[in-house]
Amino acid sequence: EISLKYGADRLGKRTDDAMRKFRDNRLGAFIHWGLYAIPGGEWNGKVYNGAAEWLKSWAKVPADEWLKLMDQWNPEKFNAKAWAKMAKKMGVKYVKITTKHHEGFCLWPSKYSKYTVAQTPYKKDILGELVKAYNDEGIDVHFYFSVMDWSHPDYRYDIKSEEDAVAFNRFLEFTDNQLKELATRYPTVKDFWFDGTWDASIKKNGWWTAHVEQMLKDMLPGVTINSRLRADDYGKRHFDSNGHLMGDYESGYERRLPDPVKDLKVTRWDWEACMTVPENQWGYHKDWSLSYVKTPLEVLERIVHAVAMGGNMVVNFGPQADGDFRPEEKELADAIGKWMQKYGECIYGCDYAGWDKQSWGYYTRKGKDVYMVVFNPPYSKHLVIKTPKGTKVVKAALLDGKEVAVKETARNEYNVDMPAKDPEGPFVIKLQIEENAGGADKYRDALT
Ligand SMILES: Cc1ccc([C@@H]2N[C@@H](C)[C@@H](O)[C@H]2O)cc1
Repeated sequence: EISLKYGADRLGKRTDDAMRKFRDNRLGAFIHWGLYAIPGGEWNGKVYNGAAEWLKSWAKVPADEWLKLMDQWNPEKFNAKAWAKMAKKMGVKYVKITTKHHEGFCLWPSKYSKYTVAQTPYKKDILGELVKAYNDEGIDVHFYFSVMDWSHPDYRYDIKSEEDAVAFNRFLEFTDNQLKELATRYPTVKDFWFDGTWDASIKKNGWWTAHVEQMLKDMLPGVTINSRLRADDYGKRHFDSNGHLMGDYESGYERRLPDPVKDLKVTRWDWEACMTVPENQWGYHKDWSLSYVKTPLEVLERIVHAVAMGGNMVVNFGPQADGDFRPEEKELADAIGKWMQKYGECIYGCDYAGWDKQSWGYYTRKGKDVYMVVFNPPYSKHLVIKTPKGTKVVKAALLDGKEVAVKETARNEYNVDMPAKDPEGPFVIKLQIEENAGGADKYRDALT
């Protein structure tokens, strides 16, 4: 290992209560809400099919022109309590809110910028209203924060001169001030999820990323920080030059998931994935017909897939400029919520089971309980299980207690019957197991 000043400051998963809560939450929602919701992907009569929150970039809009959108920011349908009720009904345990996206518009009245809600017709502290409303529903709040800030004259993509260095240091101080402001104004925040940290300017300032993590942890004991903030002494991001994860959880799975067979290494650390419902839209886009929109079942499978591999999943919502949600997102929240109501015990507080994945779906595990989450029922009507050496399946039952037959078919192999009544959708079977069950058995291996 090489010595690093700004590498990982801990090996292995955090085991404190705050991290346990982060992990046990498992299911979160993203809120991407900013000026970009006003044009919704269209500029000067042209609709761009790229991500709507990047419209300023696709349409090459100068910052001062883009920020004039602030004059139209007045979400008359915005109701923080209604948003919190929707999240509660969906069964999310936390919500990640874009405090400031790349555009530089702040959802809180920052005194370090003139591009904030305070300078809009709406005037009020949207972030403060949301933090209170979600917390009142028992939902944790996480802050998304983009370091890259297109509104700030001192931002630099790279440091190529002394002038760049002087300007960028001013920018880093501005950013420190905004982060301290957020931590001071909203002390119930549980996590900071940094984005916009890929440029050379930040990779050349790994020291600063380590300083930010420490600064926030000193101000808010227990707060969690994502790996995407961090760059080490050599500009290596997420994992330092010795291969150790920086921050408290890996945050590279954006719109993609680790392979359940080939990528089992991710079960060695905490990680959180985030996903869009269309192929690639985080902010509100007026035309969702431009790409494939995932069905609630496809969203659900990604949630279960993440938990089955020991990760969290954050499902994205892009509220409209008027502060209401589009029908597709309301329907999604409702559908996921209904399933979580019935089967959530296989998600919340659950983790990787350590069993070989089978084609019918995923395993999750909580202590001694192993859950089968079935997405693909087989024509054979039997769900094949292969247990680790020394592990026996004693009993299998639906969550309402109704048993399903389990038949041992070979050493560490079982057939679990599909329930007599078709569950009509993804369902859960809870297994009672016996581990380290020794003793000889009746099976002989073939001689080949
Ligand atoms: C190339 C690229 C840059 C930034 C992003 C941002 N990260 C997501 C979480 C959204 O905020 C998106 O705007 C996505 C892709």
